[in-house]
Amino acid sequence: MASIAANNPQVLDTVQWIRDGDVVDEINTAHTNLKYLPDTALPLNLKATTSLEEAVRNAELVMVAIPSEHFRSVCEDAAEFSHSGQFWVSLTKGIAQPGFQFMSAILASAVPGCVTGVLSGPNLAREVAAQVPTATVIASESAELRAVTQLTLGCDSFRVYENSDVFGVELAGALKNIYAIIAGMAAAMNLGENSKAMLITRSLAEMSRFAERMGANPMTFLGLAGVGDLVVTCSSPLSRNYRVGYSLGQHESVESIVSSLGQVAEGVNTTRLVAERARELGIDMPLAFGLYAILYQQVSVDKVLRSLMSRGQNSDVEFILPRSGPEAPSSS
Ligand SMILES: NC(=O)C1=CN([C@@H]2O[C@H](COP(=O)(O)OP(=O)(O)OC[C@H]3O[C@@H](n4cnc5c(N)ncnc54)[C@H](O)[C@@H]3O)[C@@H](O)[C@H]2O)C=CC1
Ligand SMILES: O=C(CO)COP(=O)(O)O
Repeated sequence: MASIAANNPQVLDTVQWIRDGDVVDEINTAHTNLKYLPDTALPLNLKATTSLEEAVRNAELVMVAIPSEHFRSVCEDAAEFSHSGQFWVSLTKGIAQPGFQFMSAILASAVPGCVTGVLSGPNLAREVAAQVPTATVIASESAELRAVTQLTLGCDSFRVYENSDVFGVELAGALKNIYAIIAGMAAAMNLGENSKAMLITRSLAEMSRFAERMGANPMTFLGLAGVGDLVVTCSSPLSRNYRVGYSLGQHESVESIVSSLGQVAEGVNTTRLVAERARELGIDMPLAFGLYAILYQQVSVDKVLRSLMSRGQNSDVEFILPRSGPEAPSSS
């Protein structure tokens, strides 16, 4: 996203904060970030810094892409350099603990006086930086924040659509990681094209069911942040969550997969938080419960698949034909 903004002649300065001084030097001198974007030359005017003050103090728009686990602490450190009315947008697709915290809520409490938004959509970082034609969604209650984000990022290779359902957009970005892991697993098991289509579509049904019960607008899930991001992360090995699923499908342990990935796959933690919350609220989420059993209860992938396929059959689109009660297994 920083490279997209830096390429925009209407943006005065783009400053990217990074903890690691070596990466900062690499971006400022060689104009590359070989670990993350090995195939991309970064814009010459993209400036990196280890100083939060330099990145935040004079910014009109601050975009935060920190893994959910560390999101609050970085925002709290940065808050002393913010000013009232400054636009802060989360790019993070996860849920933080303790409790069940969303990034927009963390921004609002960690950075007092800021105006918040969420950017989410089918945006694999390598393709965004390579300027592959891409679209995203900016969600905010502030029309001004939405317009500033569209002006900052909109260009020949990148389109920014808007939505006012902040909660729906950020929930979609977090939830799809669960289903990307499942899709990766299905790919490793060579389940076939029909299974892929069933999986993606039933994932969407499950995500929207959860979202509606949590107070988001299920129609948001028909847009880029919902269907769009679900399709891309359920189909591409460029997604870390998909790769985690693929390795699980090859019977690797979660611990070794996560340690060898070297990057964040938010879906592992999100599965636990969402499955626990869904059970508390009595929301039926068979796919998420199945993945939870594989990740956290040592249940085999084959057993979960058998139980999913033997459940009672129910409504296709539950917003048209209401579901007929709980989907109990039709056979043991
Ligand atoms: N990579 C992608 O294609 C996309 C990622 N996202 C989201 O962006 C968020 C971040 O993901 P990535 O950057 O891809 O993850 P990553 O795992 O590739 O990188 C995270 C970066 O954050 C840094 N970091 C970790 N803890 C930190 C801390 N306490 N303080 C400062 N920096 C810290 C790491 O050093 C690393 O550079 C995730 O929530 C992800 O879902 C969203 C869309 C696309
Ligand atoms: O969210 C993403 C693309 O939209 C990136 O997904 P991963 O975090 O699984 O790599």
